[in-house]
Amino acid sequence: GVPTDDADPFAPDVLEDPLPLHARLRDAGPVVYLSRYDVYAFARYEQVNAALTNWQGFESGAGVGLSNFRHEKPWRPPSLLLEADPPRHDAPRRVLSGIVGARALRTLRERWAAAAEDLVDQVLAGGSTELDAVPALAQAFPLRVFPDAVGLPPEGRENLLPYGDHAFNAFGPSNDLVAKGAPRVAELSAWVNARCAREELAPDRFGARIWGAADRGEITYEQAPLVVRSLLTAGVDTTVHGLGAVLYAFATHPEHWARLRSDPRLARVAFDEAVRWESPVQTFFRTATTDVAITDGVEVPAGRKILMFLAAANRDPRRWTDPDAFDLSRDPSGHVGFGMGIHQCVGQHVARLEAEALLTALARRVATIELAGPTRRHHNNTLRAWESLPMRLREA
Ligand code: HEM
Ligand SMILES: CC(C)Cc1ccc(C(=O)O)cc1
Repeated sequence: GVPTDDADPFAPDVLEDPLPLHARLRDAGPVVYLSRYDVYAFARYEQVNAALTNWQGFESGAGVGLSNFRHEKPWRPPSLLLEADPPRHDAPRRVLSGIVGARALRTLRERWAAAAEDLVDQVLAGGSTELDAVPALAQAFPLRVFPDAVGLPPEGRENLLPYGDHAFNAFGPSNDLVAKGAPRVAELSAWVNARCAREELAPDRFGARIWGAADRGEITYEQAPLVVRSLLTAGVDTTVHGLGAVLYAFATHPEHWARLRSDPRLARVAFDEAVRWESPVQTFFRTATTDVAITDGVEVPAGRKILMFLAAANRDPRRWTDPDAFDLSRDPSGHVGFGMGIHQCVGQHVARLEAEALLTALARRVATIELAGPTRRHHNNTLRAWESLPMRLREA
């Protein structure tokens, strides 16, 4: 039989420190029935990886949050990538991966490296410095480069973070975090939706290129604005919290900062190790399309939601040696922090390039980074995030 647990993974104390629940769920078995939400939890690497790569058995079309789109109206029109299965998923995915994939980003490398050096110059202006790395670095850098890369106009960009924060809360249950965002949803959604129109987007940037794909008939003109919306929803908060995670990792592992300074090429693997270790995207759901057998005699009944704990899988001792260690010499490949399979993060190369640019610029100029005060978490139903990271940067 399937063990049961009445935990609330979205409760404030769990969002503050999810690690004990992750360990409990991993130890309880390959599948655990969460009675509070009537969902089946997967916390071990093997089952999370298997579910992510089994899109036929576990679909995205009923939503990747707790809400089942077959029974409830989504809070916004479903994403053509995230909340779609093949064949509807195929063309939007192909178009977007051609625009934000690794090859497409080569022209941005130099520009983002320069933008990172500018930001670090600004931050270090007064010699060694104390700052809150969340607004000053983790938020500032993505907001400096990504909206321009999409081709957004300069006004209103401050709407992006709260819109994304609400979207990520909305994957969870309608708790206080969702209620907190509700008053601004209409205004934020209106701003984001308006920015997806062709005339809003600067030529030859990510957004305009999506519309160019519609000109070529690769997607329809009706689909184009929704594909732009995917970038605006998924492209900012995720990288902000990914950068927060890697900066926190280095600030608490001075020996690794020294290693990065001696070999800045480690920046990319450091970011993936931080995404594994912290898992900025902690959880999301799928819906069983049929009775899906998990292990001998255990199955998820058709129509039910599964909740995948990516963060628990990324620290599963069955898959990782010394999983709780942030270790620059580890090979983090295979982590599920960007998902796996046909929905694996299409923007992962954008995220890696942002992290590489910022970490390389910092490694060149900053001898040591250390925490300089109490850290504070930002709670979100899906994201693992820092509210504040007081830091001291000593100039090289
Ligand atoms: C550290 C940064 C990021 C993390 C941790 C992250 C995480 C993820 C994960 C776990 C998925 C899989 C969702 C699923 O299987 O249902 C995903 C999908 C996606 N991500 Fe990211 N992401 C990041 C950055 C980005 C960026 C910068 C963009 C846009 C440029 C982006 C756009 C997307 C899109 C459009 C999808 C849906 C792909 C599909 O369904 O085919 N992400 N991301
Ligand atoms: C980790 C994922 C849930 C992040 C994400 C959010 C939104 C979209 C979209 O297509 O709107 C895509 C990916």
